[in-house]
Amino acid sequence: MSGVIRVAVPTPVHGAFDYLPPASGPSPVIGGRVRVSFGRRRLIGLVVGTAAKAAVDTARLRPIDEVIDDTPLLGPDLRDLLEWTARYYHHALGETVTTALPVLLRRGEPARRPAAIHWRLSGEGRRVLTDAPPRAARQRQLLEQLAAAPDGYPESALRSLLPRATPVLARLTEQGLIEHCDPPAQPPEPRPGPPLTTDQACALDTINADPGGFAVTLLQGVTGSGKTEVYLQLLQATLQQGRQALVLVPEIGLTPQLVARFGDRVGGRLIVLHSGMTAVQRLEGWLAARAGGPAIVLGTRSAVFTPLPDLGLIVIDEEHDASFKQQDGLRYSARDVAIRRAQQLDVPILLGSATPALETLHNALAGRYRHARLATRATGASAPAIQLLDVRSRPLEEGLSRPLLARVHEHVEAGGQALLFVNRRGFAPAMICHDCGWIAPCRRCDTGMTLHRGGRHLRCHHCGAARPAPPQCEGCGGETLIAVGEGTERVAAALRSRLPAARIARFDRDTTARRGSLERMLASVAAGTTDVLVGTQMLAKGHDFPALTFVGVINADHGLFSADFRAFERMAQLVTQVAGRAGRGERPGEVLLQTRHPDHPLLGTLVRSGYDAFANAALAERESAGLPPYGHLALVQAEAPDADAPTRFLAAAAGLASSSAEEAVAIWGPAPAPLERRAGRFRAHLLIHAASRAPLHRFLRAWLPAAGGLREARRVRWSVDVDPQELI
Ligand SMILES: Nc1ncnc2c1ncn2[C@@H]1O[C@H](COP(=O)(O)OP(=O)(O)OP(=O)(O)O)[C@@H](O)[C@H]1O
Ligand SMILES: [Zn+2]
Repeated sequence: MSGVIRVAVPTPVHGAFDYLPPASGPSPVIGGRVRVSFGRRRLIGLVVGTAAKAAVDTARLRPIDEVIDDTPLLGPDLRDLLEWTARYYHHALGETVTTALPVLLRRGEPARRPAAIHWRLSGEGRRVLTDAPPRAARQRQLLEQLAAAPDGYPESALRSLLPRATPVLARLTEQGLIEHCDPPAQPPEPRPGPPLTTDQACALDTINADPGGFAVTLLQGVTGSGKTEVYLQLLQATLQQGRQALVLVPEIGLTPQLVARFGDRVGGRLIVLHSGMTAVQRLEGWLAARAGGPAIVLGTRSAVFTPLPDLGLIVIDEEHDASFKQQDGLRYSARDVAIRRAQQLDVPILLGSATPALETLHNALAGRYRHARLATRATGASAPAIQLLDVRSRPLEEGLSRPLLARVHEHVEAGGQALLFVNRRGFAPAMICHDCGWIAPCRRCDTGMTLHRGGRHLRCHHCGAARPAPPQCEGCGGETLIAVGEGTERVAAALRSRLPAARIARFDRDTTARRGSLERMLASVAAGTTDVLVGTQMLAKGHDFPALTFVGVINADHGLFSADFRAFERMAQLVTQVAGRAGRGERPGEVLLQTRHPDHPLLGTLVRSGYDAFANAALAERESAGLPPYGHLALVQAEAPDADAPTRFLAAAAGLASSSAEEAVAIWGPAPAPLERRAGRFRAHLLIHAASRAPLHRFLRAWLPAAGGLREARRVRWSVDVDPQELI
């Protein structure tokens, strides 16, 4: 390679940088990593191209220090995608590339795949499994998995199915029950699924209409309608064609149950990628995907950037989920990047949800996406209706009304399970002085602190600050401090004292922080040894518990009056999803939603007429306000320890904009962020609005560099968020 080499270097500065070929050693390849000097630092960058001539004087260029990859790490399609992503989100290319790479590759580790190891049962293993299977559940599970694949099973797939498999493999090897073997000529046969329902078969036809090329299909199916089954059939077909599929699911949705369900149906072809895996496992999965051949990659947000040379299908499950949007650094939407990727490669993409995002629904209604529907539950169970329970005039005990408590009791007595959804973890959202109204504040944020540990401890959910709850009011010295509102901890405690015989489990970030604890708790629900589940939104997604017959929503009113125009949409999705956990088995479900605003019109529409009717009404509101999907936004945020610096910067930036030629673009703000001070830094923002995307992007391209060059920019940390999902 001669001439000038263009390298994407991980720095906030946009564009690629010019280097000379290395003085000695192998030549760099496009798409491979190199080590370069950048200012005084040495960084790892990716070669993105060559040029005959440098943008600056060649005498000032430095040579590449070292070539890391002698073959391209990223192919042209992925490089294109990353360049598109950097352009669309107005983010530096080098940082975009870094976001897309597994952490070990970012650090310069070699991109070599360890030799693929395969396992099978030994003769002794087969005997033990029939005669005296081990009592340890994980050992037995592993043996059974191998029994189903007599020709051998790849270790990588075993690890996907069984997190932390190392000690189990070691133990079984020690006992002589399993052994290494050569890779099988054919990977294990996928297991067939149940025959599809008419609705499912119909949806499959819609998706498969002129198969092969790019098309976006929205699969809108009520909760429990069997969307996953439709994905599985498509995935099996993709494997049969010898191709790869990418399946993205929400962070919290990638449960062991889901992995097992997929693993069971796609044989040894499953590659799982999520943030809970070790860096080594992630790299192995990434490299296995890059090697091509039939495979299913099941992952969370960042898996959208996995190299997939034989990609034939993309599936986004729960496409409305907020976790697909990254909220810091490269603020990308994995769903939107996936759609772009499908278009670029001319392959179909399926977006599944019971509660599609308004943007997605709008595209489907406008005919830009195909629209397949599953109107009924696959098992024939009926979807439960949501009943509103007006709690304005009712006494509440720790947030629970008597009728709600009574229903929980009756359902559990009848052998069912109950789920109570609480939107806040901890004991209570606030500690307030009865005498003067003082609210225990976070000292670093403009917000109150949440009570934890039965009310003895305060924690800030925005910055993580913690301290013991004070014995007296810090305002007036009063001694009557009360816990206001309810969190998961308080509701669980109240239930324990009211229903002492019931087995109650609390699901929130605090109780599931330890590795494997969520797994264990979900397994206990599946086994029927938990009667009542109390938890946050982590309970709303994907779980399929046939014995669960009652869902109670303790309080969803916070979504009705938020400063964020998406708050109601999110609340509607959450309520519909959590309600959808009820009555999935033989017995019908019941859902009660406590509210102080039973007359709220959109809430009424949601509850009486369902998500579609709600979405239509909400879309009409968005249209009249020119908000997404009828308008497009970019959010510029600035923050600094100095209270005035963010607003000063944004005002100066807005000043630059007013002289811009782009008339289709409006600037809203600057305004202090709704939570102005967070972790000791003051925050302000500016919204850029345009009726269509093209002028918005044209404007940003010209304006952002100018804003970055302002003197005021040096005093703040600032960022841009294209298609922002959160305005708080
Ligand atoms: N064709 C079918 N025949 C029989 N049972 C089915 C069929 N399809 C799905 N099921 C069962 O129906 C239940 C719900 O299916 P699945 O989990 O695929 O629904 P879903 O639409 O993905 O649900 P949700 O969006 O609520 O998470 C599961 O127990 C599944 O095994
Ligand atoms: Zn704080």
